[in-house]
Amino acid sequence: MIAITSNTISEERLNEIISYIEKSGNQAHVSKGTDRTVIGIIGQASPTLAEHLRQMTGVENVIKISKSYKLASRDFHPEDTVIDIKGVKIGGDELVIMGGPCAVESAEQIDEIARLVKAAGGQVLRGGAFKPRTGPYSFQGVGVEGLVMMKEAGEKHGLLTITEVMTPEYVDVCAEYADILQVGTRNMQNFDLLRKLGTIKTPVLLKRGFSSTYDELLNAAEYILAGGNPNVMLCERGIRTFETYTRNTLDLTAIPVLQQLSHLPVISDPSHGTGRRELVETMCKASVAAGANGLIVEMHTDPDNSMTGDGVQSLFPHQFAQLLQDLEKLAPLMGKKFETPKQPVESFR
Ligand SMILES: O=C[C@H](O)[C@H](O)COP(=O)(O)O
Ligand SMILES: C=C(OP(=O)(O)O)C(=O)O
Repeated sequence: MIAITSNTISEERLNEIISYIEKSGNQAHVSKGTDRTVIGIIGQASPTLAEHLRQMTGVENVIKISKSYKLASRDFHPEDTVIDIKGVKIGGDELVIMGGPCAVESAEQIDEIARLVKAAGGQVLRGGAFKPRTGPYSFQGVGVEGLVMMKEAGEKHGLLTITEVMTPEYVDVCAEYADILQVGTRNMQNFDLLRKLGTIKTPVLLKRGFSSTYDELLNAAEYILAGGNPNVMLCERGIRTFETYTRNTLDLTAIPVLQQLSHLPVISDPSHGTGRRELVETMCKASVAAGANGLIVEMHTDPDNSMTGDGVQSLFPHQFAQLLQDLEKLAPLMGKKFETPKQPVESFR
């Protein structure tokens, strides 16, 4: 259920309404928009509570939200959520590019890739220190050391950093080193992890489970939001279908659908979505054309020797640079701002 008040309501009155809701045994989540303030009421809201609220001075309307997720829904927050991380705004009119290797392999590797991401025009450095691998004998990531290497590289080159966190126990340490925490496809419904991420304020990129519906993804986001962390972005990274030519099937429709159902920023991951380098560029452009707020793209200086199997879906640096220069032309058509330093693509070879 949501209660809508006008924005001219006094803070005192708003607090009275909130405490009334809390006294009824429910939680109140406040979202202030330009014209109105919406109070999300989470709990077993009774019809009597709705009736009482409707009568309270300052309350303009009370609406029951029939969806199982509330705080993630557009009904609760009609305006787009914009997450501002050190001046990089995700979810607004900026196109945000996150680039980097699948895994942090060494300090030299991540430093060089960070330099290239920045030179190409990217704003965020991606790289896994903890890798969720299908097989237990595959390379599992360098661990905490990787977080340190990534933070140093990000700071040196003026990039934000994003890294995957796989267990609740590692949330605090990952949040200490990275600007954005990534929940991988395999962990989208790791509810203990989601609950823990709700207790911090570090932005979270929540990847869609490879067999999950939009509804399940939005409910997973709801766990983080309900815990008190409003900084959630959704990521379409491909789903499992009958098609085996591509590693996954990048569901482009997810982008506009999620943006209709939710106010949260939507990021696309064509690297995992296709699993094939030669398709990444096209699907990045298609994602931007579909309205994505940003992209997360794998790029490696030596993909043939990448320590995970993701070399085949990683762009070479010059391909990454070319892609970003092309996106610079495409972004304005989609009402997005994006600029690169326009360095000659040849200098990335
Ligand atoms: O390590 C993560 C990689 O991106 C990849 O998705 C892992 O999958 P795999 O272990 O099946 O190679
Ligand atoms: C493992 C990753 O992605 P996903 O969870 O989408 O497979 C990743 O981005 O490193």
